[in-house]
Amino acid sequence: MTDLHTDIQYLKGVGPALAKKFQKLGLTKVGDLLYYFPRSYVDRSKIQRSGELAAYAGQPILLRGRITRVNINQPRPRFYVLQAEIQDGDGIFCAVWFNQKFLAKTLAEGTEILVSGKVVYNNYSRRWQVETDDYEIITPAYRAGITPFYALTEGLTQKKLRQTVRLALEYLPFLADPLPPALKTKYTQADLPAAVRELHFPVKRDAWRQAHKRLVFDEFFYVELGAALRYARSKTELNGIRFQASGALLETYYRSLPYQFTAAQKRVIAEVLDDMAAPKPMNRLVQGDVGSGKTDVAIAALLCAVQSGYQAALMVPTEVLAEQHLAKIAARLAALGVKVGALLGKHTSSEKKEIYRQLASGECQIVIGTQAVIQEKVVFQKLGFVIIDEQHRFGVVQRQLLKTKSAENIDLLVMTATPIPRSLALTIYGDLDRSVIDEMPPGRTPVKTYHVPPRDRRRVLEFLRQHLRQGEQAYIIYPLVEESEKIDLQAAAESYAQLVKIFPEYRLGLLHGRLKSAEKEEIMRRFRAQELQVLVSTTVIEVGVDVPNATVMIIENAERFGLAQLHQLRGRVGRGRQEAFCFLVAALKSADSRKRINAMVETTDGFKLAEIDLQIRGPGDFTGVAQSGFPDLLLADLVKDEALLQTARAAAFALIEQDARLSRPEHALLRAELRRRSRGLIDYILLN
Ligand SMILES: Nc1ncnc2c1ncn2[C@@H]1O[C@H](COP(=O)(O)OP(=O)(O)OP(=O)(O)O)[C@@H](O)[C@H]1O
Repeated sequence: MTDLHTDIQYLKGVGPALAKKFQKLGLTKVGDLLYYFPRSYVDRSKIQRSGELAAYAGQPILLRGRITRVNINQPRPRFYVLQAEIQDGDGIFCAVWFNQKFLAKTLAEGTEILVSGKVVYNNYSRRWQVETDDYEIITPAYRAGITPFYALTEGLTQKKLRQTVRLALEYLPFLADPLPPALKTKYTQADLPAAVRELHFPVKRDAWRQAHKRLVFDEFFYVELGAALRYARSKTELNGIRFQASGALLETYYRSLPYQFTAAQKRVIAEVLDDMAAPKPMNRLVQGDVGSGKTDVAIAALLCAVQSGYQAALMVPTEVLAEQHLAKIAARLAALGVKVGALLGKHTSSEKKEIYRQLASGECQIVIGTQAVIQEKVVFQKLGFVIIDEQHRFGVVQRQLLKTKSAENIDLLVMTATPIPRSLALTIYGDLDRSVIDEMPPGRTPVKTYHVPPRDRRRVLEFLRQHLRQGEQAYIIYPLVEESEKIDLQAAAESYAQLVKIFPEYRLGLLHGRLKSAEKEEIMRRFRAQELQVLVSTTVIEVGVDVPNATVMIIENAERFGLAQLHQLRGRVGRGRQEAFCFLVAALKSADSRKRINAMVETTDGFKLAEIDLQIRGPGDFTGVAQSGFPDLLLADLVKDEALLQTARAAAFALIEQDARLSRPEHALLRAELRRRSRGLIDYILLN
């Protein structure tokens, strides 16, 4: 075979042994190599001089010179250091290679060489030296230019990778551009094979920019094409359940509420119920900042399903959340005569069996639980509606699994309190309709947030005392980091003991993940009932706790938390009409932690914080999502490339509007490329 499916091992200089190393990087075919883009570049036309070494301390440097001497040391067993003395215009410097004894043959005296690496100080020789990460012997064929650097695995060098990529590039004529010509002229100026070549071995800055843009467009385009296909299918091809959007149950519920819905709640409930009443399956995402009142939207939708004669499930990612939802929702539904069951890890197998029985018979109308809800054993009598909460931890795969639980095409509502920046939402939830609860219940004043250096902690505790005196309650949070859980737990317990001494006139509770469920529930119950005034806790209360009388939150070691988590935590206060306060006790050692804490002090807007978070951290969690079946985004940057994402999305949706299943012959290549990139996950639509 002489095409892109050619096995890498047949490329010159590779062979089966090296092919295994490539495999470790996920590269088996020539085509894979073409798309294995460099993670950085070095401009080799910019060569430094050895006289500047000290100025580059700790940084990368590129030097060129002639080797004058080579020797090998073995400071400890099985560890070799190869040192080369190299002369350039400024004098002689030393370059070192670790554990590459075999290079001695190549690095002969008199050879002219280019070395790149990091400048470090050698305590023995008391000189600055270069720890090399790459080198190139200057031969007559040598051309200065921009050199790519790839992510490597053990046993593969930059040199070998570059060489092999160069060989793969000879196959570029086989790389047909799947983009239909009309789209190509409309959205990109770069030709695909040329763009791929330019990205590996850039020649001109402008050309590289165009090439990069083209390939980022492609990454987004295929993600959105998959989303558009799923979306189109649910809209046009599937028959859904027609739920009754009004009825006695809903009416009773609305009347029982002690408050009026906000305009946003009204609008979102209407959007959800409209979808449910429509003859197509609902696929909707409801986003709402912490405390915006999502529970009422969930309950209205659940009741709509029940009053239409269907069962419904509420799925959450963790046990703690499941219990909190249960506490929040079960009582309100029970009051309306609806039977709610729970599937939790703490339940005994006989308790679980009983729930299974009630779900199979239809006795139990709503079930709340973790992923256990979609286990094979669970059989529903008539499942019609599912809510997935905090869905970003569920993948497309789980969503598909869910759909096998019913003979009918069930309606799906995804809810999240994690404000997802728009660009990320478009990518992860590209196939969902979107509703946003963009208004808080009335009377809330934004939580006043302060950064507190650890030495000022005492003053905060005095402030807390004043508020406790007024009958208000408080949370004190200690972060628990998994790796050091034991130490953290101890620290929390010790601080708790101290706090008990500081506040002898009040009752405090200590809540942490090691407690049994029943113990946790009891502590939460007492806090809710105001039997406890202060809840000292590790992060288990992160999501969902709702005690409006709690007005003060103190977060210890706040620099350890991510922004999303801090925002979630802060959302536990300021849920009532009283003014609320959040103190972030933190020593700001790194620039990132400073940015995070400043952002928290400056705004309470979850969406703004999410954008900032994305800028600071990059879409870190996104990799988790990628594993659950989305095509990878290797080059694209969700922050910088947002505009391009919008363009790609529009292009993809427009295309699917004309050819709902990519079945036209002129889209055959596109279809094949989409299947390749989504690793079979779209096949259920494309092949049926
Ligand atoms: N329209 C409203 N008017 C007044 N209070 C409301 C309104 N809607 C909800 N609430 C109250 O606001 C608080 C927060 O609501 P809810 O728990 O539904 O928020 P949420 O969006 O689920 O928040 P979280 O994501 O933090 O769990 C609750 O105490 C709830 O009773």
